[in-house]
Amino acid sequence: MESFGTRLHRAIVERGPLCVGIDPHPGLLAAWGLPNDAEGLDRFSRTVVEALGDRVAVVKPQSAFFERFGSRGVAILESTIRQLRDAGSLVLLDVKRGDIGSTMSAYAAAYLDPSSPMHVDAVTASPYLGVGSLAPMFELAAEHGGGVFVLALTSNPEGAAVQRAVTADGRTVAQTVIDAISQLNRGATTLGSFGLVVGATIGDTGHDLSGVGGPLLAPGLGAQGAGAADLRTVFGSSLASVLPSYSREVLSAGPDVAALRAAADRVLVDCRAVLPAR
Ligand SMILES: O=c1ccn([C@@H]2O[C@H](COP(=O)(O)O)[C@@H](O)[C@H]2O)c(=O)[nH]1
Repeated sequence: MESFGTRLHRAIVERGPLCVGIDPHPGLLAAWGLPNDAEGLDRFSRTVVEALGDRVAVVKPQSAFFERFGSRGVAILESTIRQLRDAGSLVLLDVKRGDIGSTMSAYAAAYLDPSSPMHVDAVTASPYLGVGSLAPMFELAAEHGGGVFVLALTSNPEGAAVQRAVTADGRTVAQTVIDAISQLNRGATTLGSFGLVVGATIGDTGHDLSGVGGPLLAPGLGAQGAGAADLRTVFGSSLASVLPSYSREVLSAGPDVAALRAAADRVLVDCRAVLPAR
């Protein structure tokens, strides 16, 4: 079985370094002429799959926008995941799960066990109950070729107070997360399966990302104000591991399928201009 890191590396080589989010904000549903209900959500998601599922390396549904419609929204999320996988893109479910280890086992089974209806290629996870509490998720990911992206330095301004706080050993909280994920990726040949989330908005924070060995998901581009050129400042010598992520910047071009494709192509060109070829 191939690891997530290997599959991600191949997807990036074949399709380019880009992740596009499916974030059906109420304002976007309205702008697309869709109702703010489960039917609007379904049509929005199907349109994104049709436009991007066969061309973007990674698609990242934001679970919150599906969960807000209850069981119908979750059923649409399951269907969207299946459609994306059939279309050939890797699916990164943005759920930011984090809990005590025994509960993490259940979250891992929900998203990373191939027999689950919600099975995806990778998930986002929050380390603020301790990176060690995420171990059941790391273990199931490794067993089934899945991936986990752990929050390290998030794109929102409020994150800094916690993430850049200095721990007893002198490292920041974020650096302890970075170091733990680097350890998990030891020995990976192409790209490790354990990634970090590092916002493109944060500027040069002085954190050392050079030994991570896994993908660095960079949200915050477009609607949150960062541009592709900011990736240089944030990631420095680690640019080759960056997976830029855009949601509203691309989605606001819809509902026209050709316009969505053109928007994704445009941001990919911007990113390729900054990132080393892979
Ligand atoms: O630090 C983080 C972690 C996750 N996100 C998520 O990414 C998208 C960003 O959407 P845009 O429309 O491109 O701003 C969204 O789902 C966030 O929950 C993040 O922004 N920052």
